[in-house]
Order: sequence, then C-alpha cells, then structure tokens
Amino acid sequence: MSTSRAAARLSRVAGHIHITSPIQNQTRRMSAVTNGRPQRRHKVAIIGSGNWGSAIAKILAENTTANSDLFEPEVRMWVFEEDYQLPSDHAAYDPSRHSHPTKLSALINELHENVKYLPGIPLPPNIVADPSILSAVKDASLLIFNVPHQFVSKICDQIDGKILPYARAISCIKGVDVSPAGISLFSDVIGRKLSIYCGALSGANIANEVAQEKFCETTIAYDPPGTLTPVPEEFPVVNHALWKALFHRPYFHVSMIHDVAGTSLGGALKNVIAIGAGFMDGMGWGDNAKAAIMRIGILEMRKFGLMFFDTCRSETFTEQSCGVADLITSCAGGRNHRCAKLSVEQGRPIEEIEREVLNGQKLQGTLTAKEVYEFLSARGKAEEFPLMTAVHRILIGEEKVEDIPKLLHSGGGLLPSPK
Ligand SMILES: NC(=O)c1ccc[n+]([C@@H]2O[C@H](COP(=O)([O-])OP(=O)(O)OC[C@H]3O[C@@H](n4cnc5c(N)ncnc54)[C@H](O)[C@@H]3O)[C@@H](O)[C@H]2O)c1
Ligand SMILES: O=P(O)(O)OC[C@H](O)CO
Repeated sequence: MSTSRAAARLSRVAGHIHITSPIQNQTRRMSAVTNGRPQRRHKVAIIGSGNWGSAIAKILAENTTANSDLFEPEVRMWVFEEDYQLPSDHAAYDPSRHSHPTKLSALINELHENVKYLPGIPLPPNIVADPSILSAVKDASLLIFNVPHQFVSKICDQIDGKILPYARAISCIKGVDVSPAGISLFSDVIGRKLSIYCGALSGANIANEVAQEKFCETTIAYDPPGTLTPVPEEFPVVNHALWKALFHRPYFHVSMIHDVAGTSLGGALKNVIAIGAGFMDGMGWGDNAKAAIMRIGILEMRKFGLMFFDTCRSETFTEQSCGVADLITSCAGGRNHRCAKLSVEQGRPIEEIEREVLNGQKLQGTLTAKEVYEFLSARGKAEEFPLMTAVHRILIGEEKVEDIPKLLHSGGGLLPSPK
C-alpha cells in the first residue's frame, strides 16, 4: 500500500474516535508521510500468553492483518514455557506426537490454539509463540504487556536495555505495585524500568467471552509526555488512532481516554471487590447483598483513586468500561468471584480453590487485597476503606464473612468530593 493511502487510512481511523485533546503530532506526521518518506510498519509483541494474554493476542493478530499498512502482520507472543500433556480427547491428538508432555509454545504453533490457557479458541496463524522473551521483543516498536501482576518486575528486568528505545507500550495488567515507598501503576513500573512510555488497557473483559467474539467494550488510556525518545518519522505516529487500529474489533469496542491512573486502578481494585461479591454468593445472601458490595466497592475504588493519584478522574470509574462495567462483570462471572464463592461454600482457603479449579491461571484479587491493605494501613487509612479492608482480613482469617455487614457499618465516610 502506498504511503499516502496508509496516511489516509490512519486518518479515517482517527475520524471514528472521540479525540479529547489536540493531536498536532498526528497532523505533523501525516504530512511527513504524505511527503513521501519511506513508510515502515510497527512490529507488535505481546508479553504474556495466559487466558487474557492469548485472547488479546488474537485481537492483535486480527488487526495487524486487517491493517497491514500500519503493522507487520506477525505478532510475537512470549510464552512462559512449560511442558503440557495434550488431552487424548483433543481433536488434534496424534499418539505418535502427543503421547508425552510437549512444550506449550510448540503446541501453540502447531495447533494454533493455546490448549492450556485458552482451550477451544482457534488463534490466527500470524501469532508466533516464542519461549524466548528476548527474541519475542526484538525490534518490536509496540509492546503489549499481559501477565499476572506478580511477574511484571522480573520480566522488565529481563528485557531492560534489549528493546527499541522508541518503543511504546500498553499494559493490560490488572493490579498495582506496592512497595514500602508507595504504590505504583504497572504502566508506570514498566515505563520507569524500561525508559519508555506505557499506557493502560482495562475493561469489562472476561477473556473467554472476548475470545468467543461476544460483544464487549474496553478502555485504553494513553497520555504520553512530550519528552520521550521520538518514534522515527517513517513509522505511523503512535497516538490514540493507532492504538484504536490495533485493538478495536467489531466485537471489542475501544474507548480512548487520557486517564491512565483511573483506568489501571479500576482493573486492579475491582478484583478485591469481586472477592467480596463472591463471599456474598458463597453465603447465599442473594442479589441485594451483592448489589450493596458493588455500590460500596465502586465508591471505595473511586475514593482510593482520587485520594492517592492526582491525575485520576472521577468519571473514569462511573462512565468507563474499566470502572463500573468491569466491576459488574467481575462480580458476576470473574475468577476472583468464583473462587471466593467456592471458598465460602466449601469452607476451604481460596488459594486451595485457585490451584484446584484454575488450571494454572492466577487470581489477582487476593494479592491486591493484601497489597492495598498494607498500603492503607501504613498511612492510617484502612478504616476509611472498610470493604477492601474487610476482604483482606477475611482472606487472612482475622475476620469472618458473616461479619461483613458489621464491618461495613463501622467504616468512615465513603463519598469523596468529585474533582
Ligand atoms: N483472564 C481474564 O479474563 C482477564 C481479563 C482481563 C484482564 N486480565 C488481567 O490480565 C493479566 C494477565 O492475566 P491472564 O488471564 O492472561 O493470566 P492467567 O491468569 O491465565 O495466568 C497464567 C499465565 O501466567 C504465566 N506464568 C506462570 N508463572 C509465571 C512466571 N513465573 N513468570 C511469568 N509468567 C508466568 C503462565 O505461563 C500463564 O501464561 C492479569 O493482570 C489479569 O488480571 C485477565
Ligand atoms: O476473572 P477475573 O476475576 O480475573 O476477572 C477477569 C476480568 O478482569 C474481567 O474484566
């Protein structure tokens, strides 16, 4: 495709989104492209291949093919390697090759299916599973991070200095990084450790439903400062329109905003609230109880964001998929909810249930509850967030699920003044 056609296409993509700030950069780059400079395409790598990692890889691969004037079609997907025994009732099972455990990355490339983490979903053939993280990120100008949050720091250490200095990133991770120094968003951790800019994607997105192409919405926040290593001018400019071209599908509607903190916190904190909702269902207390948890939960999430992150916007929690919508879907059908419910019903620790029913997938809410509680306690604020505090204290056995109504009643003021 000619450079002018590529520029016209990106321009058309831009026309479909709600652009909420001036996009002078895009205009400047458009004219550079139409002036006939050589056009290079972005190379996309995804770091992570779990349940959500694989579903997002599918979306990326569909869009790199559909927009091959902007992106190289091949999407490299880093796989945390493990041996996997293909079940003998799998349609592709061949006893001559699959009678013993095989490397998961090789199985993904052979069968075009992530048989362990996203079984039953055909993956586009332009996804290449790669067990080497260095080879997966090599020469990638767009990096998509999608791993359980406890593994991010180590992964960044492995690729620090090995990526393009002008790479741009999006974090699909739902969690927060807590250290004695304070709390950080994973978009910031990634950006700081790798000296690049990283935005965030989060929404009401249960991976299995997205992978089956059932309609949903998501939020992408991207708000880079002007001080970054510039992306060379021969690449399509990396802006809201480009991210939308990479992520938006007919079944996966993308809303672009600038509030990275609100987007990231919505995804991280709702995992704690979803555990609370699971407790309600485990007790058999019905829909009214769960609605109460969701109402209090969204207020605590918003209060947390406004209290600790200057750039956080109230409306991100109440209007975006990454806020109230994600809370609703997670409290209805998410893994945190499901495991918490089973834990109460069976009277067993949630970690045991996680190991038993998730087949290697990871809960994020248990660790986030602990991290958030420690962060709040260190600042004398735990009582101002009675639901999140109660969830953590129940998880560690200091409180009982049946006491939740009492624990919530004793909480401090929940309503922050909106900015
Ligand atoms: N699954 C969903 O429905 C969903 C939807 C939206 C967002 N998310 C978020 O996306 C992120 C990734 O979740 P997921 O569902 O893809 O993962 P997952 O729960 O399927 O976790 C398993 C993944 O972790 C990997 N892993 C295990 N040990 C590891 C290690 N030591 N180092 C690196 N990787 C290791 C496994 O190989 C596998 O790829 C999480 O923050 C999650 O909250 C998940
Ligand atoms: O299954 P959960 O609880 O990790 O939630 C999945 C997604 O985050 C829902 O949007």
